[in-house]
Amino acid sequence: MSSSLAKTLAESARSFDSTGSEVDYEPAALRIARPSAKPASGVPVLAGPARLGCRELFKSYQKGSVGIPVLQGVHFDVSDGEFVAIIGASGSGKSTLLHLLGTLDKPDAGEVLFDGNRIDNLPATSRDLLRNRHFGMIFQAYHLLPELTAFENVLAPAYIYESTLGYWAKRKQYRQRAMELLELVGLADRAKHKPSELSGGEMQRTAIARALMLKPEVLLADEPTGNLDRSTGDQVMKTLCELNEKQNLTIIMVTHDPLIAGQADRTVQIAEGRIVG
Ligand SMILES: Nc1ncnc2c1ncn2[C@@H]1O[C@H](COP(=O)(O)OP(=O)(O)OP(=O)(O)O)[C@@H](O)[C@H]1O
Repeated sequence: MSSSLAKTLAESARSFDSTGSEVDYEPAALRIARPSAKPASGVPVLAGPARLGCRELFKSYQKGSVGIPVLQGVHFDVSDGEFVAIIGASGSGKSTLLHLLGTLDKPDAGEVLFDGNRIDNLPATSRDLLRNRHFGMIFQAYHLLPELTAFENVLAPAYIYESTLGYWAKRKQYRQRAMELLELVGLADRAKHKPSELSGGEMQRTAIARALMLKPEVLLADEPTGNLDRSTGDQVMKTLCELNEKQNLTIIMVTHDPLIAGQADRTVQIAEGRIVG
């Protein structure tokens, strides 16, 4: 078991005291060591140990008494530092697969593995902590909090992650990181804007910055350019490609757009519940 995952799981066991109250622990932002940068050659890392993957994944949804099979034995791996696009027709199960990989939902059968360790069957608290520590997520509809500014939205995972005391103890570092992330996505001058005062591309870039707040190792992106026009979508893709290339961020992105998918290292196509190419 990798040491960082072992640490997360050990902490999930002791992050609640015997009364069930949450106990403060050191923030992920200060603990997760970044993997080394991708080689300058820019050659995609297609081989090497799997970071995130799944084995014979099955998932159906129940509609009344009828089961709708969506995933029917999906099996694939994503390497450290790889940028993979999942493509397929509408309704083929792309988002379902992403949610299972991100432990937002559970498969009916099969396994999801992170650094070789099974994660789909962890208790809910451990899955929450795992996502908080290791995964960042972005969605087509951004899911920003409308009453908060861009800066506060980026900071929000730190509030959620920390106890009040813990947050205040590290407030300065968190605020500095939130500002650095807004600079990274080119939005330093929009820090005080609320989502209603941002364009679609700016909202998505804010959501990317928020997803990076606690230094995830894997970014799961569900149609990140789906609501954007081509040129704004290109800006968002540029940001994702730079994060992948310069910071070795592993990215798994769902898209129905072949042009967007073409910017990833590798494309995985899903049809009729299976990987077909
Ligand atoms: N909660 C649910 N209950 C019942 N059926 C669902 C549920 N979520 C998804 N489905 C069905 O599962 C199938 C796969 O959905 P999913 O969202 O994974 O597809 P997708 O490939 O991401 O589609 P799109 O590209 O249109 O977003 C669809 O037929 C959808 O109607």
